[in-house]
Amino acid sequence: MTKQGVVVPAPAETAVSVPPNAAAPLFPYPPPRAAAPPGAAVRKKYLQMDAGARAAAGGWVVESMRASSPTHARAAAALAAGVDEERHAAWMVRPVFHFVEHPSALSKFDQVVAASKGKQIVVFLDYDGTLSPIVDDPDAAYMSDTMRRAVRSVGKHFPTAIVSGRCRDKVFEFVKLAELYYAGSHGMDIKGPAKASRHTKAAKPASQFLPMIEQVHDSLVEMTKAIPGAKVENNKFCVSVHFRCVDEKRWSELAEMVKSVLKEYPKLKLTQGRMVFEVRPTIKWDKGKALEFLLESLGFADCADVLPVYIGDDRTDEDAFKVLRRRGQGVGILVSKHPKDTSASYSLQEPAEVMEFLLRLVEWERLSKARPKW
Ligand SMILES: O=P(O)(O)OC[C@H]1O[C@H](O[C@H]2O[C@H](CO)[C@@H](O)[C@H](O)[C@H]2O)[C@H](O)[C@@H](O)[C@@H]1O
Repeated sequence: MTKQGVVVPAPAETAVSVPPNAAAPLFPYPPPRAAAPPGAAVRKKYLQMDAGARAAAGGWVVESMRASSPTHARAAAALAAGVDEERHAAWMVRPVFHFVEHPSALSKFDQVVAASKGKQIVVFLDYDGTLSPIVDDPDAAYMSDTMRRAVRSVGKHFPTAIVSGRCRDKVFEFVKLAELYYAGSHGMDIKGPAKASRHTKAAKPASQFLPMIEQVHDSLVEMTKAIPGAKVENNKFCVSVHFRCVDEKRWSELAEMVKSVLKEYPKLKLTQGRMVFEVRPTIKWDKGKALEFLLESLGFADCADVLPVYIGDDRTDEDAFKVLRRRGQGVGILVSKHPKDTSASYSLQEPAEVMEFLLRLVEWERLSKARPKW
């Protein structure tokens, strides 16, 4: 694909690989200990703790669990208002500042595309909450056919990547567009458009974590059976523990379960998404690194003639927004109906607005190609 003098490698058979010099510092950890503790031992240890100790140890996490849901964040703010009116007042005006500081990418569409003058737009799309609405059942987070058509059109006009916390295969099953780039497991598994399905070198260094991720997954599946509504999802290089459908009274218990398992795995860390804990390798790799890696793979390393447009709704997308800020290049768009601390520059309220934005982008590109160059 050639555009404005920039050559983008032909999409067919483009398996993206971590360059040799990048592999060493990015995945510096030795393989998992052969004698990793079996899940049963971890479970036993946890069950030996009394209920009070479990709850107390998990308590600190509950506040951040609340904050991962706008509805709960509102409730927390209302609670805070009872003891501190100033804080409540500050919270009430926060939306105004938020939407001034992060205006709608639709109402400022002209400003967004003006930034792309003379540059190649590359589109990065998160999946859950961006292309599909948030639903209770993670296995039922389908994207609509109209959204799929919109993303397909975007992919025809611009190099386009889906960047997700889900495993690559699963997100591909939802999106079903072979012509796009996919970065699964928060970017630890990247693959370009390809006919043949094969693992990439990007997945290979991280593959040393697969056995311990499996163990953690199995332990958590077993332990969380005791908590109604909890759901554990295997995302290949990460494990998601969902608490969207768990009674809030049992959140700290769930948090403590996860932490107790992780104590035995120092090479894994815990992060949080929307009503979900994410267990991930402690490697320096995230959606921001995936964005940079893909830009490099597309031939845009240290290139001023590129405008990455990244759209996402989650805390994990902030890593990508930060990279755009640091590079002083690109457009970060947060999908949210509620004010959030973000490094994005613009906002869209929900997937329906994302679709509208994508269709406008395609239409703008179509018209700009048709427009005579004076
Ligand atoms: O990076 P993403 O594509 O946004 O993936 C992040 C997580 O998304 C999914 O969970 C979220 O969406 C679910 C379905 O709407 C929802 O039930 C859950 O509460 C959200 O956190 C996915 O299931 C996770 O594995 C991803 O890590």
